Amino acid sequence: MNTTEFCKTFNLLDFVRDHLEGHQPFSMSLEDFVVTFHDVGIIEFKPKHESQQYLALSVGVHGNETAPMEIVSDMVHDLLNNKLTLRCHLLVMIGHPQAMLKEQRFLDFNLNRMFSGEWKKYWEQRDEICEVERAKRLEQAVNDFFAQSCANDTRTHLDLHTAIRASKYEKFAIYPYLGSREHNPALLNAMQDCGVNTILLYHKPSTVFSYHSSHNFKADSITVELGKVKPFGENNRDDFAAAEKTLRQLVESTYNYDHTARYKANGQRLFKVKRELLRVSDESHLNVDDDLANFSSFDKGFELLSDPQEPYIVENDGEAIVFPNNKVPIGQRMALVVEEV
Ligand SMILES: O=C(O)CCC(=O)N[C@@H](CCC(=O)O)C(=O)O
Ligand SMILES: [Zn+2]
Repeated sequence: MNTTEFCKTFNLLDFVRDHLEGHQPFSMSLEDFVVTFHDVGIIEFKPKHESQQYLALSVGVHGNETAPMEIVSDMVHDLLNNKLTLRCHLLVMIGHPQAMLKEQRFLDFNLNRMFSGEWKKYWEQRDEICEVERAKRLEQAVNDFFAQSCANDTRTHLDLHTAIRASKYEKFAIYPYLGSREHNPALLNAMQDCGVNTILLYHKPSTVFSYHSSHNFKADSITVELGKVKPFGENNRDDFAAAEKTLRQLVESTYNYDHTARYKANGQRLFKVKRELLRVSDESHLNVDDDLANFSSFDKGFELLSDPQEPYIVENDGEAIVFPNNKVPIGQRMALVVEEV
């Protein structure tokens, strides 16, 4: 098949499904850029003109979070067919091809708990836990990508997800812990333009993908929850229109991603994590309904987490919960208790 035919018929998700075991890297030179297919679901676009912007987009780190994969797949198709102009360095990652095939969150272990080198702890078990080698591969891809940038270049990593349950605030983002660094107003504004009006500030280092790029490359990284999980083909793309438009503008560098920007706080809600509730024993149990929406709040005194040793009783009226999940192994996060700032 020649390049034109390849581009015309290219569908990223089908390509990934057809190459689950990986493939040899290959590149194609098109009019405005060189595109390199590094490995299954890891594609880099290098513009032929100079650009100081490096944008990494990861989707499908959880294999059932289909909407961001559909959006990015269409963007890749449009780039290959001159319907979207590339004006930045772009890395696109489909996080977990095997889980994507099965439309499952993960197969053996939550991939989004394996970054910042956490995968090394499981290296001996890599034959049993398929996420170990994938976390290493994704980290390597991000490392190689941002390593090409210079000190003054813009490094952005958007890790796009959809949440298991509904949310009081439909779209929200989790800004990884920055230590002494400042939150970037340009990133917060970009979130707002994506239709994300609620930001949750994480309170400590973690092993999620966005923290890896933020911490190691001082990238403007953020985990974005764009809506609720739905099977492939059942997402209403109108619900994602603002996000899709902004992502395309970022790729085309027509978006005003200005680091000196002022935070246009219009109506944006800011939360901070008060506490992470971990499963500490087999008996740890969150006393919430399966369909309780993210950001639902509780009254002081409510026993939110039952556990013989470490229960959690709500300390202040209005404390809210995000990502409650009773089905996690010991040591992993069962929920975040958050407070509005
Ligand atoms: O809906 C849920 O319970 C989980 C949705 C999801 O996958 N969220 C991410 C957030 C990552 C972060 O804290 O930055 C995750 O749990 O990995
Ligand atoms: Zn997710």
